[in-house]
Amino acid sequence: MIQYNTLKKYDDTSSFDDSKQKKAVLKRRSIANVFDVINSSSFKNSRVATHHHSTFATTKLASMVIAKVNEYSDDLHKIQQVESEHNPHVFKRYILVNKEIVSRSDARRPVIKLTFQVINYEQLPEFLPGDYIEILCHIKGQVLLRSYTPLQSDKEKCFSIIIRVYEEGLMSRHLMKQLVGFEIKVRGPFDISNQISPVLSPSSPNSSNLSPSNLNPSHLSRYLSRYYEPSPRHILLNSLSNDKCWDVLFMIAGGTGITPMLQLIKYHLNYLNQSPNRNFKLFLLFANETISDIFYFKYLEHLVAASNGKLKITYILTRPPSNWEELSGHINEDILCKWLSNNYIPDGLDQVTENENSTYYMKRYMQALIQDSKHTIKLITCGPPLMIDSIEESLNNIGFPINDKAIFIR
Ligand SMILES: Cc1cc2nc3c(=O)[nH]c(=O)nc-3n(C[C@H](O)[C@H](O)[C@H](O)COP(=O)(O)OP(=O)(O)OC[C@H]3O[C@@H](n4cnc5c(N)ncnc54)[C@H](O)[C@@H]3O)c2cc1C
Repeated sequence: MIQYNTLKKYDDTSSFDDSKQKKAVLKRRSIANVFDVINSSSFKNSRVATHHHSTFATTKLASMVIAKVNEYSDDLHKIQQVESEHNPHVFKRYILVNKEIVSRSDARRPVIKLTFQVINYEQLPEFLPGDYIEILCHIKGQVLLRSYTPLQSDKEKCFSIIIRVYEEGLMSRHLMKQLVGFEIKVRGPFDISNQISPVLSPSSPNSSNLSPSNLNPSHLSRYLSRYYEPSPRHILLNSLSNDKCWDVLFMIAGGTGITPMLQLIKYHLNYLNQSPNRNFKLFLLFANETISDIFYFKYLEHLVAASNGKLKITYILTRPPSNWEELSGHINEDILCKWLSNNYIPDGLDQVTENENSTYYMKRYMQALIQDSKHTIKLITCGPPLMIDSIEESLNNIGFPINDKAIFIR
């Protein structure tokens, strides 16, 4: 623009009344033109156009500089880039770098693990337990958005998700079909606390009707908090401890409800690498229908082996094979009592006395659990809404302090 105006002024020979001056100007202009012709022909195949000015034009342009805009725009660009890098509502581009089937070959619904690498952005957000992301894809002419639980990968700038593929599932089937190199758009991380109300769970059957217009005021504020919450609250972590680890963590997962538990297990075990003397106990009750539905078994066993006795996994199947030796049936009060009391004895509780009625013992157990001030204790459940409803009811019936010590993710 500046160049154009300068040349226009330079062209305006009518303002020169002295013909000598006019001739000199015209001569300089023709020299500049010759340079332009040489440049444009010499650099016509160059990717970046290169343009030299005559000495006159260079001097003239230099005298017209009133400010340096380059540095300012660079800074502004950097600020905008940093802002959008840290803004969870901005979609970022990721590329699929690995795809693995983590379910058994006879599973009714395959489970895949997809690993994505950040494309444009220098920094991968730090994913903590309780974080979820939203993936956007264009499928059959529709824009689809689905939530997934990111797991920090050991590979640099990568994260993984574990997805169960449903026969009718739009997003899960779409992602299953993709090959390495496929690009997705992701936003987040968001905090799971926004998903904890049953009414707002997108995975519940009525979730498609969710919009600000059909929510009552308390639900509306929760819906909006997702977009205006200043920072994630990370309710799955222990805010009372500096390292955010729980002393005793009970986890109950159904199917892919295991993904937040994997986040929690990895978080605690990573901490153990830094502080080997940190004492905690993690108990996972992993519920599935059949043995072929248990996925990621090898990895889970690897975590148990690496935990140095700090992680214990119990499997429960609703339709077990005949030689099954672990728990069977639906998770009920009896199963919960045994699982809790076999794994952890609260501080100050004596062992069960001879002839003691099990209901009475569980009363004493729950009282001791509530009064156990030496340890921070939490029970976190995640899975299909009906399973979680039933677990909540059972825990309530056996006197488990659900308000203080339990979180239900449906
Ligand atoms: C916070 C959050 C985190 C999540 N994290 C994960 C995760 O890490 N991994 C994961 O696999 N999913 C996760 N989900 C669920 C995920 O968002 C999708 O709902 C799921 O992948 C199905 O999407 P879809 O488009 O394939 O199926 P849709 O097209 O939405 O559903 C089509 C059909 O698929 C079947 N279907 C869908 N969901 C279920 C279900 N839950 N149980 C039984 N049948 C079903 C039904 O037949 C349904 O009619 C998470 C959900 C939330 C809210």
